[in-house]
Amino acid sequence: MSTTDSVDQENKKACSSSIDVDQEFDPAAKFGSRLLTDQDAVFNYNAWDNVEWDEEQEKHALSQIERQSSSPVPEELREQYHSNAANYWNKFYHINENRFFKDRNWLRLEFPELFRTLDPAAGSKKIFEVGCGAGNTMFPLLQESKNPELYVYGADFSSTAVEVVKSSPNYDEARCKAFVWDLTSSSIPEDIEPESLDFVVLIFVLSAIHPDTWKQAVANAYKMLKPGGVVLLRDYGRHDLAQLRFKAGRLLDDNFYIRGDGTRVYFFTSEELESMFTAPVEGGSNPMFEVQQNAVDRRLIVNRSKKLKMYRVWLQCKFKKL
Ligand SMILES: C[S@@+](CC[C@H](N)C(=O)[O-])C[C@H]1O[C@@H](n2cnc3c(N)ncnc32)[C@H](O)[C@@H]1O
Repeated sequence: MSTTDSVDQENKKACSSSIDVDQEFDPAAKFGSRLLTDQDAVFNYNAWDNVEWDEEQEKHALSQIERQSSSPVPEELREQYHSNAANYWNKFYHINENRFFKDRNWLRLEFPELFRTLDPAAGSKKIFEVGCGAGNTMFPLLQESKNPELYVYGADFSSTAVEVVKSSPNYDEARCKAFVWDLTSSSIPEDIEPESLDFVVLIFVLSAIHPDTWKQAVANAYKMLKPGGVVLLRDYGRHDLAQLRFKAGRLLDDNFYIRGDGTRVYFFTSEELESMFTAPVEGGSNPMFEVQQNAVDRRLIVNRSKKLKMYRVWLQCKFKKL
């Protein structure tokens, strides 16, 4: 299948299901490689990088947000989405099993530091994929690793997701371990020593937790990483297509929504992420992390046959523990 065909297929999915658009789009090209300079050429390719939003798109975004805020999730229904969050994800994985496991080309392009740990000469490296779902980061790393001293942990608060990971033919406890753990809990997992990890990977995970628990999640990552260890994060950006197309009765709180399947999703700004990770160490005044990268990936995905334009906004950050 050519790249063009595969992107067209992604576009079709993007139009038909919110889960697909959220989790399946896997751009083949590295961000920043194709810039739209001639508006008349917009339908000549399937995807454009670093797209400036025009006034019309800005207005559209604001009007969608206003529309959503006039019909939020009724107050009395909100709490059960929070208290049953893991169950909704369990249902998601029951229905989808490992259908969402995909080779993610962008992982290698955007996070080359992860792939450098696979070198046989890299020495002892420990990576923890939190909110690992079907193991979309764990397995590509394990499959390619030539490093006998690489160990990959994966955790998810959905026990079904963990079962999906453990039932993979590529799951081997000599090289990896998956377990149930809630990123927002008050203690780090018993399998992980404090200050033992080289990388914590958070891909579309922070967006799934309640904003009240962000602080605890970051503190947990901080506690588990070695000094110099890095959080690698990719997540939804403010006013992404997936946010703007939420219908009435989906808004839980500002920029925080409930999908049709009961799973929650927040849409961040770069500033929010940066202030979470550069907050002071508990009881001290030094920041927990330094920013290595804090990028906005704005892409225009085009459905050429339907002449549809889809504005995606993802954030990508690398925070290094000081
Ligand atoms: C959008 S999915 C992303 C899955 C995976 N990281 C990927 O990129 O395919 C969000 C994942 O986070 C998990 N999750 C949500 N809240 C969590 C929490 N508090 N602790 C651990 N995992 C959580 C969900 O069960 C789900 O697997």
